[in-house]
Amino acid sequence: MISMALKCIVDLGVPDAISKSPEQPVSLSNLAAAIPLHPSKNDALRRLMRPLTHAGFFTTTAVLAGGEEAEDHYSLTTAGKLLLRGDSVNTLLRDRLFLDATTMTLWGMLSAWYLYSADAVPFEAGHDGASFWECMEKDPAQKKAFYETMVGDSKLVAGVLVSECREVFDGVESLVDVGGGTGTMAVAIARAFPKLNCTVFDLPHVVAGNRGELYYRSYTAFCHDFLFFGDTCALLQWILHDWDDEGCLKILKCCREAVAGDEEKKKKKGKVIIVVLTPKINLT
Ligand SMILES: C[S@@+](CC[C@H](N)C(=O)[O-])C[C@H]1O[C@@H](n2cnc3c(N)ncnc32)[C@H](O)[C@@H]1O
Repeated sequence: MISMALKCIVDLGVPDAISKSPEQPVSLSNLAAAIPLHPSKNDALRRLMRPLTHAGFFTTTAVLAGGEEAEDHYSLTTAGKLLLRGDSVNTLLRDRLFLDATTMTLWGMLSAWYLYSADAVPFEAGHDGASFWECMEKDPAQKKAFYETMVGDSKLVAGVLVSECREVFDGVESLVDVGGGTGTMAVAIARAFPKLNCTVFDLPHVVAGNRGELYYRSYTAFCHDFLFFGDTCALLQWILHDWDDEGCLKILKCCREAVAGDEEKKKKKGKVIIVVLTPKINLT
């Protein structure tokens, strides 16, 4: 419900309307007037804002105006600002990508997948056995949406990585961003550390056409010839969650060999940097 409510307020342009309003916090009536809303839906908007306020995207203040009934006034929280259109670190595209009709259909098939399907993931069950990456290649609109979403994510993470975690790159001379998409992260690293040689490694159809500040390389399988790049550091950002344990082991072994495969490289202290979201685990 929260996800669908989020999609709806993003579709309606609510976060942008709050952000642009000269009135802060903005009243429900002014917010309703600032977005394309059917005149009968003001109270429905208030009900839509309630769970999202509870989820931490907005704060609400009830303001009494001239003896009238209190009216809710809204402002954006830090999480809410991530929903702004055009913000370099917005999650807008991702929310739409993961909540579009095609993706939502897959959720309806989840129990059938558990009961009857031999496919590794529900996505493949819903796409005649084709992998997510194969489908991206064949569907230019989805591909554009997905890789633009990755750009938004990467901008957010890259900003933190190069400012808060600079020491991670100590001693690193060359880096390959494994599954680096269209190169946002690698460009940010190359700009922050001009002496560091950066390469992006991704699928041919992703790498094609990207010939900006960096080298781009592609192979259809993760391990092919990857060992011979000669880089001292492999970066894996938002990669491992896409593969099962066996696939992850293959990729990680490949990275380890790539950065420490011969005596010369060992002296240079090869590194594998993994950026991944992990659940907080309380060990007892
Ligand atoms: C979840 S995205 C992460 C992209 C990027 N690291 C980021 O954080 O924005 C996974 C990436 O792996 C790439 N990928 C998938 N299969 C691959 C393969 N066999 N070889 C190289 N890259 C692959 C995809 O094209 C995609 O760019």
